[in-house]
Amino acid sequence: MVPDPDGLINLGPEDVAVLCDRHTGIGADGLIRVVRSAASGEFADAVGLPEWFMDYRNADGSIAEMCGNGVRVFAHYLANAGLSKLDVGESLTMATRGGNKKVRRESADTYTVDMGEYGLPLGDSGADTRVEVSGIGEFEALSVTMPNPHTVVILRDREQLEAADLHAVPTYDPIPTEGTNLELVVPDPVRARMRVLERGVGETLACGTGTCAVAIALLRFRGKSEGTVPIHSPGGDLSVRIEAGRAYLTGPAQLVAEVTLL
Ligand SMILES: N[C@@H](CCC[C@H](N)C(=O)O)C(=O)O
Repeated sequence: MVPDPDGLINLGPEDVAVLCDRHTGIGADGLIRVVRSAASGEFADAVGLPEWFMDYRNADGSIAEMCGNGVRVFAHYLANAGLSKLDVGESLTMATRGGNKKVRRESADTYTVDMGEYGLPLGDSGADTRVEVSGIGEFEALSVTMPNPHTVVILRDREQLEAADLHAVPTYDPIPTEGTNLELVVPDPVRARMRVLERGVGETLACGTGTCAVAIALLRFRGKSEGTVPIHSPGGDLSVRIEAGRAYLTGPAQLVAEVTLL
């Protein structure tokens, strides 16, 4: 999180990559500039927009629609910094490149985000893509927009999940025009397990928009379009509710350190 309420910081792709580098920078999967919509430089006219804009960049400096897990942290940061009032039970809405997102504070450090409508960009007929993943082979997959692009592969078991080599670049047919985030998931009625390879980052410990995409794919795999799906990622547990074509993501947020750049 880079606080820049009044839009005074000019961060280019190289600056972002330097800050996110895990060896020579602070280290992060991505960077979120916390900026007022009107000062963000993103909108010709910010009238009617939420006060705050999530300016999200991937660790390689590329721009993405939003960060699903970042919405919770963004809200938590605004509340802790006294930039927005957000008591337990209250909600706030922020602008992102993927539309406005409303987040409700459920407890001191738990939030539910209305992630908005999901999309099935290649149609509603089921598996729409073939993906070759190093170490485990070729699979059918489902493309989901949340609104970031995701490709979800449902695997047989945990051995397969653990054997996937996500250092190697997977191949897709058809090739996703905007790039994609790849999720591998093993179904489990108690708590599904997933791994994620993020566009512009590499393998990460968790991805909020990706967790929602996984929930959508798992429900469809079970012949359902609505329900609540608990999901485990290496970074922790999240819960996704799919209802009336929208995804709701619930999970924790914690501020772990404050860094001053000299
Ligand atoms: N790498 C993603 C953007 C970041 C997603 C994030 N990790 C999340 O929690 O949703 C992309 O390029 O779409």
